[in-house]
Amino acid sequence: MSVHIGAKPGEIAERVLMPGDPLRAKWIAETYLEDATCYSTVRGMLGFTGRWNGVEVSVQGSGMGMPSASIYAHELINEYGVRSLIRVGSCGALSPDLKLRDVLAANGASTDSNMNRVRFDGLIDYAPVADFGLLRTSVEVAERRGVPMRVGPVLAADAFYTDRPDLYDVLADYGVLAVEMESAALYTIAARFRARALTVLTVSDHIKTGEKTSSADREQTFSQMVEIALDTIIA
Ligand SMILES: O=P(O)(O)O[C@H]1O[C@H](CO)[C@@H](O)[C@H]1O
Ligand SMILES: O=c1cc[nH]c(=O)[nH]1
Repeated sequence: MSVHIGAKPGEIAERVLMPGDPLRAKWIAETYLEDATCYSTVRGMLGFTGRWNGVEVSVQGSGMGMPSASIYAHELINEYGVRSLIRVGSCGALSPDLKLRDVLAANGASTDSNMNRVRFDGLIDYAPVADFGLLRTSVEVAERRGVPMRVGPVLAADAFYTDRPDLYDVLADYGVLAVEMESAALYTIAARFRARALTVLTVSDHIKTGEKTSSADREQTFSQMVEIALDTIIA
């Protein structure tokens, strides 16, 4: 057991999908994985291991925001030997040409978080990026599945409710597609410990138009994103 994950050694696969929502993890395990078993209920942050097309895959909830996701990424990699992590999350669209339920892969993540400023002593604006191999595979998988997945940068924000929507407009001008809350930390920690990481997202709401999906939709209906992530992680 690690401090935040209740699995015994060997109970977590080398390949892990990481939704923020632990109940999305449960839905993924029950819907997609063969012989799925729950290995952790610590803090209600559920984790499961099963098989996808015969290959062992785990699904681990990571919570909301970079401090929480960092804990799970760190322990998965360093205490359980995880080598590949794909975040499967929801996001708010910044780009006007994205619509609800569109799927995108984050090739890089800008952030307003202070975590990397502390890490690099405020001297370097580190650029957290996706693993190129996973990103390339996800694009091939999406094409094979006929899903028009966008690839581009996201903002990993500390706050869900922002006081500075004007900054979202500036970021959209610079080609940032969407806002979520974990990818910069995930990409940074994976790079630090030589693991592979990618984020695949589904647009759950549109920041400009105010359209949104329900929390039940966010928990149990973002199937295209999950299927792309599962095919990618076993490739
Ligand atoms: O749907 P998940 O994976 O939790 O991702 C997004 O949803 C949460 C906010 O509602 C944040 O964690 C954000 O990154
Ligand atoms: O972090 C997130 C996730 C979904 N929608 C948002 O606006 N922000």
